[in-house]
Amino acid sequence: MANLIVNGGVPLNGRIRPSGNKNAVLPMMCASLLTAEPVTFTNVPDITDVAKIGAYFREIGSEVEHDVEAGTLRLHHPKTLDPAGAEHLPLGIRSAVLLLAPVLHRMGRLRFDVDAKGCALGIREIDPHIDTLTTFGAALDKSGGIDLTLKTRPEARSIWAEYASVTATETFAMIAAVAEGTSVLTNAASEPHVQALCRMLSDMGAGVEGIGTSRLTIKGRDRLGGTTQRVPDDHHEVATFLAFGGVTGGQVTVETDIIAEMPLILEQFGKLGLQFETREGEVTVTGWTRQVTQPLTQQMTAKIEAAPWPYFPADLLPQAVGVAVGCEGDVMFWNKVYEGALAWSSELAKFGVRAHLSDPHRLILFGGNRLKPAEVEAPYIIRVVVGLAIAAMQIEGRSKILKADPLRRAHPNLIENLTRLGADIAWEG
Ligand SMILES: CC(=O)N[C@H]1[C@@H](OP(=O)(O)OP(=O)(O)OC[C@H]2O[C@@H](n3ccc(=O)[nH]c3=O)[C@H](O)[C@@H]2O)O[C@H](CO)[C@@H](O)[C@@H]1O
Ligand SMILES: C=C(OP(=O)(O)O)C(=O)O
Repeated sequence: MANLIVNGGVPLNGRIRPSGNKNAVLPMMCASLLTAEPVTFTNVPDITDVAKIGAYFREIGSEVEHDVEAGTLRLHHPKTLDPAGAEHLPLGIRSAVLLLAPVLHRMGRLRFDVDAKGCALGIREIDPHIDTLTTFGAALDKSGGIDLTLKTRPEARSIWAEYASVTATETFAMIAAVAEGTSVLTNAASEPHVQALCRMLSDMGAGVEGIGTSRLTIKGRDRLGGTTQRVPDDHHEVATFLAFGGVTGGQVTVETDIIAEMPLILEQFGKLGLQFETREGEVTVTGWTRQVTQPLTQQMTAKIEAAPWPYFPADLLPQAVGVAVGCEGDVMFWNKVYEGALAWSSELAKFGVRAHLSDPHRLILFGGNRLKPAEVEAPYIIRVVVGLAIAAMQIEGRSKILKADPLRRAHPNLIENLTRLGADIAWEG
């Protein structure tokens, strides 16, 4: 495992472009399996999750041409694929679960024994995925691992999901796109990455309505065609660069075409005293007051709550915590999604941060801390590595973040990019 060394207290300044969104490129790669025609992606981030799905595709006999420099990826899954490799779903990435629908569609059978774990945020359910596939007609044998069979073309179905799950919505969208008839998902997730997958399926020939809403209607097509898609910029990374810039007292401008997705995200970081200027195609962090906006409502604590889109994203809560450690006021972080995403907060005490984990979902950070550099250990959670780095970057002196590798799952060249902006940060080991 590699560590990160951060010499904090140095202002970051300059302009930067974010990478493509990991949680968009991965389902889009998986959806490419739904066609035997070539599919090309641009703005592809050079991250380990992409490499793992690419290696899986090679193992089942697909052509994978990844030009890392250009950020392009061409995938071609020929008519006949090798089922022997199919069972070896990639390990350590949640997106393994997104292979279930397309592999089943292409091969008619899939046996596997991993439970598609990604970041250690608590239980990562596979039930909604299996339920979706069996609802569409897959037969399930669970006597030895999970054994799914789907021998005929699936028929359209209507599902009202228990909760708005990102990947389960993506599984629904993929299987509905090749089903006979029109399927409906109520309580669909609507994150920007879910929308990107839906647009891709539409461009491949499926009839998709309700993109970006909680009800998706999908008219399936017997045969989907090839397509060329640009992976959308990563809204997590946009906010990440702004947070790094702001807490170091610098001015960082992020150039992106996804400004329309940013208002609530910027407003919540604004509650922590970060100041922004938004123009067409770019957003700049211009200052940091360190003051937490306190509610007018008496007896209420300032809070940032994360929930399925269009709420503030759960994958941005650690970065907001990383900012808040240097604030003057108290603030509560409320992760409504995961029951295991905040246990790492005990590490913050090493930086001199006073925090109280009220329950598995709610963390109160107290303001006015006397911060000091520290050696902290990151859990296997990508965005917590980022959050700890944001905390370390605002503290003068040398901090070390142990086990920082998960960063490579989502943020390509983050260390190089931060260095270009003036940061003193480097890998060790
Ligand atoms: C590859 C990928 O795209 N991963 C993302 C995806 O994971 P993933 O699709 O696994 O996350 P889900 O949306 O399914 O939510 C994760 C878990 O939260 C719980 N839950 C969620 C919503 C809800 O209203 N009620 C509820 O109980 C469930 O236990 C669920 O298993 O979405 C998560 C939530 O945005 C992100 O953190 C992950 O980065
Ligand atoms: C939690 C994340 O990823 P995964 O679901 O792939 O573990 C993430 O992208 O922050």
